[in-house]
Amino acid sequence: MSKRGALDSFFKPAAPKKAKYEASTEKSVHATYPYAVPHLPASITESLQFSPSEEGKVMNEQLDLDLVYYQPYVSPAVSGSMFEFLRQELFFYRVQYKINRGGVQTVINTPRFTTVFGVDATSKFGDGGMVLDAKTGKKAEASRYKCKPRPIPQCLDVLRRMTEATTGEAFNFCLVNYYANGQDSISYHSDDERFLGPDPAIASFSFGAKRDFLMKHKPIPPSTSPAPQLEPKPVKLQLGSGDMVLMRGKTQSNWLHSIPKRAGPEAHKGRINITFRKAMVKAGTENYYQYNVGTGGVYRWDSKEEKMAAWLQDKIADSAKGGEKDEQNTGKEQS
Ligand SMILES: O=C(O)CCC(=O)C(=O)O
Ligand SMILES: [Fe+2]
Repeated sequence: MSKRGALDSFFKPAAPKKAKYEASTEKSVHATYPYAVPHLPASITESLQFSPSEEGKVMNEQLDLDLVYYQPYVSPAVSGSMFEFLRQELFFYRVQYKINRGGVQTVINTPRFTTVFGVDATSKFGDGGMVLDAKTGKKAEASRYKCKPRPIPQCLDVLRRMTEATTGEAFNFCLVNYYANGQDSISYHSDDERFLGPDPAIASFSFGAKRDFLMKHKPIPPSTSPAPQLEPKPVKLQLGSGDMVLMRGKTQSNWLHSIPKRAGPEAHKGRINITFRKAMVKAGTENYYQYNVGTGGVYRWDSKEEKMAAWLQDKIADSAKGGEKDEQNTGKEQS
């Protein structure tokens, strides 16, 4: 190579290193999926068997905090391919909903892409993906849900089963967030909904860009006696690709968590978050589909444009039918 060539290639930004994966020909299909989702590539499934890659570190020193932090759970050898695979193959939504603040209606734009799979403990999926009553095993009555529950596709179910084995917890829901860049976020909230039951365990995975995960104790009323010995201090975890945080015990009822907007070197990169949870009752199913699927269009990763793009198949199908109006979302503000 000439001197010039060497310099050119030195200054030319290197093509982004793409973790490659060998697409599987088998797919998860269901009437509620906009398109079939390939099974997890065999190479990824094999490497995942060595997880957790590090032992979890228990963080329970602070008042009401009970975390297990796996840094990482999925090794760097496979977390990159896992990220590329999930971003490419899953369908996402950009959910809008209305809230009523002091009599004033406001439209909330969820500041990230979301999708969700699963059904609460009162139901289960039969072999053909039909919703069955969990107790009787008979087909659930059509009126049971306003939403249409979606079975967890094989590619996420592999991770769910591993997480159950590691944690000793059971999970029936999988929520996925895609933060396209540092402008996407989730504001301070706790996942303390009644439909999760008391002291829920939630396993939270990160793939892709590193992002700060901030935690702070909920305000402690001044009247609390005796006053806590140690004022709980905010926690900041810099979640990297493959990391997993298990939140359990009194964490959700007493702490808030967030992924704030961020500038900086990783700000142009995407991040996928996957949480596994267990919803006990129907209200959980309705809530999760309302706020993570909603009624808007489907988005899918466009690998040429390197961004999420409206997936048009459904629009074409709709216009063939003469077009359908979107129903408007209503509901409580999601954290
Ligand atoms: O992206 C994350 O790490 C957190 C997501 C989260 O808190 C949630 O979906 O409830
Ligand atoms: Fe959360």
